[in-house]
Amino acid sequence: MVSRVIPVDPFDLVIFGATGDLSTGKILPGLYRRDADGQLPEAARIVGAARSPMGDEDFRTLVRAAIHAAIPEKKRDREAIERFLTRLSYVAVDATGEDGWPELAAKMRPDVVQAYYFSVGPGLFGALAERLHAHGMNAETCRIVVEKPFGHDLASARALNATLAEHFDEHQIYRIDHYLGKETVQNLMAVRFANMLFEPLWKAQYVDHIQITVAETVGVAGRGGYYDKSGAMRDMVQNHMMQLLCLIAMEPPYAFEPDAVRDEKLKVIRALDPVRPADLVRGQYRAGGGMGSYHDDVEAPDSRTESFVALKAHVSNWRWKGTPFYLRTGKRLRARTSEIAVTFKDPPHSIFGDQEGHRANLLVIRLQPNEGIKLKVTIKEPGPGGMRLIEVPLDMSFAEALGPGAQEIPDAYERLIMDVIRGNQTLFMRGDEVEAAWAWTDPIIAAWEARGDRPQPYDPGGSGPEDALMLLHRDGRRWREIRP
Ligand SMILES: NC(=O)C1=CN([C@@H]2O[C@H](COP(=O)(O)OP(=O)(O)OC[C@H]3O[C@@H](n4cnc5c(N)ncnc54)[C@H](OP(=O)(O)O)[C@@H]3O)[C@@H](O)[C@H]2O)C=CC1
Ligand SMILES: O=C1O[C@H](COP(=O)(O)O)[C@@H](O)[C@H](O)[C@H]1O
Repeated sequence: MVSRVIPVDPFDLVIFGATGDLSTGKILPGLYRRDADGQLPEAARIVGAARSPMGDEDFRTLVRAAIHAAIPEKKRDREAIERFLTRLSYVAVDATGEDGWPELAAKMRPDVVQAYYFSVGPGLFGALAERLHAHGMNAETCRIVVEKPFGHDLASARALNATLAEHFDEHQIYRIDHYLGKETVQNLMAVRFANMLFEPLWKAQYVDHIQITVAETVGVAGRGGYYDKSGAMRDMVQNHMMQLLCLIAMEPPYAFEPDAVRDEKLKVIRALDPVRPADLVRGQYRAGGGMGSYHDDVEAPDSRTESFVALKAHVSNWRWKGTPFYLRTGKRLRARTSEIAVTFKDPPHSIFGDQEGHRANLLVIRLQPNEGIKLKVTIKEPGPGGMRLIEVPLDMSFAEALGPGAQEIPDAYERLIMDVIRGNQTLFMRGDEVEAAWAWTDPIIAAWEARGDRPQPYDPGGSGPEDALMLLHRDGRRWREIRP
């Protein structure tokens, strides 16, 4: 099965922070892949912008090297790379000064989509919006793409929303959460709302509990400066994990349209109960396996920032009252794996007696790696041994299901940038959503700060601190194993 690539409209895309890590590691290689796939029209242009002085050719050399670093040789096409590079130019611009702005403004073509990607530190988001406005680059049809973190707490997120709103309308603001661009995350909506099978059972009456796990093997070395001021709660839970929870818990939107989807997500966030201190575990990785500890990585021996969080959340509405949502995320864990597991309740009565092989149905939506969906069902063990029950998986790996002719799953950034050009905000966060997420997160953080809590140390290569296991044990449940 080969899926179609629909070219987007002609565009001018300016990447502020074009020489930085995100731009060279994800954005530009992603745009190259879209181009190589035939999704960029002839008249698509990309302008790199940062303070460092360099000419167009220097920038192309930098981007060629970035594509080589990001994409394995057998997947690179020399001709396609050179064609892609002809789309690029560079302007030296200072977000906080006047240098370069008139030159940049002069480059923008009024008759194509104009998009500005803020791939710079969050302290510059407001300044960029202001400069774009001042130089007439905020026409109705312009779009700005704002990276994370969107604020550090509710107050700063509100202030940033207010600054952006002075210069751009909400329909022009694309707040990125790259988890929403992941193929399987979008599939979550397809599974829920394009099938009749699951939705009738998707409620507290039939669902025992839901686990959302985003486990990473990497530590924070190299990003310690940012991470130590943030921690897992701000870095992962407030955005990616809450977005996953929203997609799992929300009511069916009336259409797959930006405000229809975002209204439903917002309702979920607003229905979240405050988290009790007893329902929250914070951890910090120790040294081990030849690697340094969290303290070594951030070069702050007394840091109390968490590299792991596990918590129990409750969505207080008709659909979910009584069903716990267990969330956990952490660095330096056993494997890089992200999944959502929905455990259904036992049938009300077993006509087969109390058999060992009989387990509750389980739906596992695997976000990465090995994207796919697995449904565990109970059947009769084949053979003459009488009515003995066993649990078997109905397993659908996307790679296998779509077959060898299928396209590779695009990186989240590729999908999201194409949506910006198409003018589709469905997979971007609205300002009120981000604020509601901070409004839920802030008191949790404030409570542990007030208590002066230290995170619990955990060994690298495991599944986090002991208390995270207890969070489920005391409810008579178990986390799923973190497996590659
Ligand atoms: N790296 C990643 O994987 C991820 C990054 N992000 C977010 O993306 C954004 C960028 O991160 P990252 O690429 O890692 O950061 P880097 O520090 O690697 O890059 C910053 C970029 O901004 C430019 N820059 C800095 N100051 C100015 C200025 N005053 N005016 C114009 N350009 C400036 C720099 O170039 P120069 O010095 O030449 O001006 C450079 O191109 C951040 O908000 C980050 O939180 C989000 C998720 C993942
Ligand atoms: O936003 C972030 O996400 C990454 C994890 O993203 P993934 O696509 O690799 O799952 C995380 O490592 C980083 O700390 C965080 O800022």
